[in-house]
Amino acid sequence: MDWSENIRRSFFDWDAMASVLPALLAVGLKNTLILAAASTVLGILTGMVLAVMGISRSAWLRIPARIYTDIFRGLPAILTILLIGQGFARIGREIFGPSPYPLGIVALSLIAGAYIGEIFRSGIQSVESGQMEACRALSMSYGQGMRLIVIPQGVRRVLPALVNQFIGNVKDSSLVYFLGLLASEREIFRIGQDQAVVTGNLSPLLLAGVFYLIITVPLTHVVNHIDNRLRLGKQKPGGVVSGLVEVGELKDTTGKATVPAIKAGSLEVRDLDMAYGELQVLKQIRLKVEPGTVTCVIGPSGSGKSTLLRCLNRLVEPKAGDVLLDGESILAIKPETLRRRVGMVFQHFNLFPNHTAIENVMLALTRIKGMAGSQARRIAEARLAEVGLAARSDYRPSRLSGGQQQRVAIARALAMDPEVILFDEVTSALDPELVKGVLNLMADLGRRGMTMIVVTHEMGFARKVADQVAFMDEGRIVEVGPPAEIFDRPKSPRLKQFLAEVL
Ligand SMILES: Nc1ncnc2c1ncn2[C@@H]1O[C@H](COP(=O)(O)OP(=O)(O)OP(=O)(O)O)[C@@H](O)[C@H]1O
Repeated sequence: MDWSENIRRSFFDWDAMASVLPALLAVGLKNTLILAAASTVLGILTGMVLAVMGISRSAWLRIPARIYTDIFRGLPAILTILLIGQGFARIGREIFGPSPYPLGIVALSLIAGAYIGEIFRSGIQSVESGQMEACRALSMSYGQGMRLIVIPQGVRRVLPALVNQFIGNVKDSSLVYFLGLLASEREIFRIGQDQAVVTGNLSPLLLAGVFYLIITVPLTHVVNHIDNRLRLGKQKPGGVVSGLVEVGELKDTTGKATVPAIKAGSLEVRDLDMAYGELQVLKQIRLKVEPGTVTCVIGPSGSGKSTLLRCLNRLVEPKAGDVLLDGESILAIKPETLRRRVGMVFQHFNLFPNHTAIENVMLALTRIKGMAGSQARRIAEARLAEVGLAARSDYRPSRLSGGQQQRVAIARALAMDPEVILFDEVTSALDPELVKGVLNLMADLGRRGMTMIVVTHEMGFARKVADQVAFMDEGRIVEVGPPAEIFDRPKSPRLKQFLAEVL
């Protein structure tokens, strides 16, 4: 017999394949899918708990999660399966009856949980810290921010890795046969292997291999497709607009939209101190902000401007001193309540990428303020119209320019109906031609009587729009006054030097 005939007999014996096909379909495929699906579902539940423990601030939760992961990820799968399946055979029999099948699922789940926990943990930790900051600025608690934004984003990012894990479980389910499954519980591998052992004919085993590929290969492609779809959202025709058109988007709204009324609050910062550990960042800050005025905060990098803003809505806690919002100490207000009254817009927009523009604006209204969907939608539509983006309300952030994203972020802050809005270098990350649209919008808000505190490097904006300008250096407000005084008649040598550098 020549070698090609030999190969045909060993691998491509169609009769041998046909004889195992019914069992492969009716018994093997079913059991493999049950083993893989059950262990993936249980592994996901275990993994979710492990991930939350793993990112916890408490070592009492982190350390056990670490130990579990190290053990079940470090041991060979077959060892875990045998230790669990045989070591707990008696308890297993008492709970589940004579079949080792459930213990096989338990063992596979323990292993999968360790991997899935790591997948979830890395997914959740890969979500930018700005996302949680934006959640908190929209008056969500840490738990709400995690539940509504950070965890769903993290999980969505790891969807392909989870499918890989399911594929791993499909393959690892073949190891459960070591526990001596009953005939009705045999999985694909065992059925293919039975004959091979007896006759030396590998054809049924090859067919079993084909079954594994039929399960796993299409799955990978389907998931990649779903993943792309989730990431980009449903594509609608129409691309990103040129930055030069954007200023026009704003002009179009003038006089058209019914512009919501503005509540203007006052702020008074009294001898505020703040430190990061040993580093004293704010020293004896005093500042009065009248209702309906624009205060620009300027100063060199690292002078504490952002930290001052973050103290005003308690994203960081002051060490000493106080801030009065309409005469009331912000330290006496629950941070979540305070942040409904003091909105914030960030340098890097921090829009929620898995939500459209309108969903970004609506989210805190429905989830935090408890508004009905229809009412929240009306408010969000009005706010998006106000920032010139009514036509783009169904776009995801990835399909908007930086300037448009920043205007959505402003609409999102405005929708909460704040008394004061804090702007933290909101044009610093924008291309030059997009800056103007955002600054025009802010100037318009100022004119309409919004109380605004604006940290900015845009000296032209500060000069034109601000009612007062505060110059900070090394954690102190060195000079404060109307723009004409600050820019044309600076008193302190440090302000003179700063202006010489930036103007
Ligand atoms: N989370 C933090 N932990 C420790 N130190 C920090 C933290 N954030 C800021 N700092 C430090 O506090 C000081 C003030 O930072 P802050 O960001 O408030 O300055 P800034 O004037 O806004 O600067 P920039 O214009 O560069 O944003 C800097 O020395 C900075 O390194």
